[in-house]
Amino acid sequence: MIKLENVTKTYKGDVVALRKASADINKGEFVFLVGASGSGKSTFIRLLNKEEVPEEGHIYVAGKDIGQLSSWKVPYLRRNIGCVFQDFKLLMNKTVAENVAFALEVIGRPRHVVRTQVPAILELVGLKNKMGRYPHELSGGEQQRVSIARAFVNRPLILLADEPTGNLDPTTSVGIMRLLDRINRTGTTVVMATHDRGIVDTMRRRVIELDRGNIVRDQSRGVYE
Ligand SMILES: Nc1ncnc2c1ncn2[C@@H]1O[C@H](COP(=O)(O)OP(=O)(O)OP(=O)(O)O)[C@@H](O)[C@H]1O
Repeated sequence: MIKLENVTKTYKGDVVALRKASADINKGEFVFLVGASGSGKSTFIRLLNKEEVPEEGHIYVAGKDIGQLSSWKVPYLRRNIGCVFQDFKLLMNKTVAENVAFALEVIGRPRHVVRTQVPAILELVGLKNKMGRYPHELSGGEQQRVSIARAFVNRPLILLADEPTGNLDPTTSVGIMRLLDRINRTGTTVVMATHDRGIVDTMRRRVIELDRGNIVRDQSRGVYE
């Protein structure tokens, strides 16, 4: 589903964020990216949806070399990839339902699809009773559920999550991880960057560890360190 071949990404100022990284992630896998701050986890994630472009190497997503994609095709790549962030990135002037609906509207889904899919996904994330609320009326955990609903409403092949529990307390984080686990069990490939040792050690999924841009460990049913 995702393949990196000798991928190197250098930022301005000669910061090597990723160095000759190779990894092969199969459909339906759940992969944790771990490593110290600045080790390259977010860069790894941003390369997968072509927010960043590597200087060297190849990245394949769903069988396609994304380096070969012309810019007008990038939105089509991104339809296959849902993204969840630490800071939720919800639209504050839209309700819960409108935030989720917007993700379908921008890709041109017909109104009847939006009308059925939005309540269905909000039911899945346990927020059907808060469809009309605005983000500021929700807890952090609830806001993250909305952002997961938005990322998943289009049933992408891949879900990328960059520290999705970074702003949440441990109990709320467990709920979010249950949800991501459930989404993964539908066959969605999940790649999640995290600093949360407890989550990684509890879930025992594949762990890719980065250290100053190098993949230093790739372990199935791994632990944080
Ligand atoms: N847009 C950018 N321009 C310049 N340097 C950058 C940029 N983004 C990241 N870097 C640098 O690249 C390196 C890797 O950063 P990255 O954000 O991928 O690490 P990370 O493991 O996700 O860190 P954190 O856990 O703190 O989020 C760091 O040295 C960082 O300072």
